[in-house]
Amino acid sequence: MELTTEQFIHDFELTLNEQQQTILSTATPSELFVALAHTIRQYYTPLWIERNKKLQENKDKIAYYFSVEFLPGRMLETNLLNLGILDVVKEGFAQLGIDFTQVKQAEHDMALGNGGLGRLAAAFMDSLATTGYAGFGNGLRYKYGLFKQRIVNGYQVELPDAWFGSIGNVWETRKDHDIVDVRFFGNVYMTDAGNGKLKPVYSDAQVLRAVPYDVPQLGYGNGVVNNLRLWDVEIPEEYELSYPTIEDRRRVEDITAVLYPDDSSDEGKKLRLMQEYFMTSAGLQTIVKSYLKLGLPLERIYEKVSVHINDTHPAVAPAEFMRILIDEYGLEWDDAWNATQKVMSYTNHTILSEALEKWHTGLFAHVLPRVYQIIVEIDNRYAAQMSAQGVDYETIENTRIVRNNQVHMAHLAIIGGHSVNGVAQIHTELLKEDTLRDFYKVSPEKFNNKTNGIVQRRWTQIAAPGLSKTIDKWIGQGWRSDIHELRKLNEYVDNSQAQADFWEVKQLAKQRLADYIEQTTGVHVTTDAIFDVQVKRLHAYKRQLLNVMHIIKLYWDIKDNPEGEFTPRVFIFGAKAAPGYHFAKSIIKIINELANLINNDEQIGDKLKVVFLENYRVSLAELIIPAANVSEQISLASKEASGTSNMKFMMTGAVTMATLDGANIEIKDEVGDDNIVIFGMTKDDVYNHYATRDYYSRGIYDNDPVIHRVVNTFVDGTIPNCQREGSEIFDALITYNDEYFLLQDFTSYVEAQEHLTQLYADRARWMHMSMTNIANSDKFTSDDTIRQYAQEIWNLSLPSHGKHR
Ligand SMILES: CCc1ccc([C@H](C)CC(=O)N[C@@H]2O[C@H](CO)[C@@H](O)[C@H](O)[C@H]2O)cc1
Repeated sequence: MELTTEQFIHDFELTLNEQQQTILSTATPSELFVALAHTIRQYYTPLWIERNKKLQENKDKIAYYFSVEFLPGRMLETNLLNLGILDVVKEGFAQLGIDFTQVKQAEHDMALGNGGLGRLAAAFMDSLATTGYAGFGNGLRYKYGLFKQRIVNGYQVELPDAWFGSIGNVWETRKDHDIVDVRFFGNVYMTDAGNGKLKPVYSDAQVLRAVPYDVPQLGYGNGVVNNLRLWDVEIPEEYELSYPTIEDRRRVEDITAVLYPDDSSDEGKKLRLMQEYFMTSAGLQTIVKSYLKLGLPLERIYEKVSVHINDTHPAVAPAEFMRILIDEYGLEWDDAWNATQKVMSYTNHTILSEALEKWHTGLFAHVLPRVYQIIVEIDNRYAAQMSAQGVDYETIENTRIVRNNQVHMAHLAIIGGHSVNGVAQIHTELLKEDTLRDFYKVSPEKFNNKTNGIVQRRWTQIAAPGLSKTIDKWIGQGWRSDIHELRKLNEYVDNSQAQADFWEVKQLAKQRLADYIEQTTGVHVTTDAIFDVQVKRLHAYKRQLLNVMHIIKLYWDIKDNPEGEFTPRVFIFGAKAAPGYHFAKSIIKIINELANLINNDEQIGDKLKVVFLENYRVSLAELIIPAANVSEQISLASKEASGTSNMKFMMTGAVTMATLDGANIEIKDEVGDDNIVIFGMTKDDVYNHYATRDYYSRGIYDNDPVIHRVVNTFVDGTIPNCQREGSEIFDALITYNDEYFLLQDFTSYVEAQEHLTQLYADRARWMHMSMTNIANSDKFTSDDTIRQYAQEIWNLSLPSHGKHR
């Protein structure tokens, strides 16, 4: 949008005065933030209204992305950048003597997600608007997002994330006109509906009010505004007699109170099922309502609506959609089922069996009696259809939805939809070969791959403005709107001046991080050191412990030979552990106690530093990632579905230390073997060990003195104040046979790290690698990923109105 600095200053001061009754000289950073947010709301609201009007008029098809998690982090700078006024606002603030950075930091992260899945959903919202597609999000308006992590005496402590705080969500708008009711519990029996049909009658159901709050999703430089709808719960006045006490009311408000902080194991909690059904039912009801305004037959709703199921969490969708079409609108089963399968599609984000939700039939039928009836009907008809097609009994049994008193949500999502995708090539192959092989056998046509992506605008222009200007200097600004122009940088990867520029801008980013580290942890780190970073959720399969074992090896190397040649390294960790994940929390304790040991050891000095940065989140990732030299992507091959931080590190010039897992493989394909450091077992090596059950970690421990010493360091008192955690880790590695093959991959990892140290010592070689990673990272833009979803899964065409990228 066209906006002059003068006009902006006028609008901003007016908003500050009128809406906040505050004047510049006394306003706090958060008052300035709210005023700025309200000022730009005035700029995009007309675009938003225009957008919805046009989509309705032109009957454009809309895709709805259902996710229990959305992790946008801060939205201010993205909204300013996408409106094309970031520089104007920065200039305006400079003229007003306002510190823009202070104001941006007044915004609380919108942390309504755990990790990769939630962040990907937020990225897709940005890319849908930027590519111009009509793609809307549907989720939950949690009062408390992912817990705030504090490290107390080395231990993770979880604190509520009161993100609404004093200013609430400045970006949201309550939409009363789309309120709907959602029913839980009670009993359902079928009665004669008169027209030879049966209809369900509910008795003593609990009826709750679903209230939508819409958050705008602005496209980059195209005036497109899509919608992220977050549902909140209220008690309908007409039912308040059923909730006489505050306790009763609070129990209801619990439904949207807090995000479940687990990112890999299904707790199976009733409230979680209610959360999943609440957002799914409310979303589908309003989708059908707005579709019917188009005056088209419900049987053909799939021509105008796609609903995407983000992992198993909203997988009740196909059954709920059937309930709405049949019970609420009287469609025939077959017409409803035909529409359902054409509307629904599903993405799997993990092969970990404990993460694939399976609800006990008793609990499910208790909470959702009618939906359960429909699931049983879907399941029976599926089994009948499969056996009619001659599918063998065992395959049918393995793919049924209801088995062993459990409702397998992934099975419902696959049977109830037309598409199943993995999030990286190796992951999709594993779904076909192993995790979902019986489904691949009966409906191979449903399976496809959609390799994840990232919003390059956030991780370059916003998180790394210095790097972005350096790229401008060498290849112009075209890459800012067409990321594929980044490839032009390949021409300069051996240009000494270019290398000097990119080295310098990385050093500046490292200094910015070093200042934050000193300020928050008191640890002083030198930017002469290699910044080696591992930031992601704490999980055994991501093998933060392998990183720790390497650090212990380096510790002994220095202690054995304090005068020896050593390239200084700073190991930086950021990771939250699910509160109930005890082993993960023990690893956090070990990392912090190892850090204390090393960081206070005179003899080691600056050679080695270990830092655990608390409360890792999106806004902290924006500070850490551009400052990294090494990106640790060391999961056991086959376990990390894709990873997305790997792509962010690549795009900001880090060199990846990687196993052949997830999207690491596709990063290698883009940069070539010489510009990445690969180690460890392949997926096939891992599966061979599973098949032969021949892995014996104690054997390696007994026969390899280096590994023996490193493993013993966990229990021999070298690392103080963590005896219990140390023996837990020793047991996991030796007694319980090292589930994630750390000892098997250790030597290969150490050799790879030594190789990396040599590469770093050769500045020209290193900068060739660093710049090659930046230049070829365009492959991983989520704009392209979302185009593939739109064209190959949702069959979306670009709306006839509005500009498109
Ligand atoms: C039921 C508890 C629960 C909650 C979240 C999840 C998510 C699927 C976990 C997750 O975030 N998976 C990550 O998804 C990313 C986006 O596709 C991938 O890049 C990561 O590899 C994958 O671990 C599983 C189980």
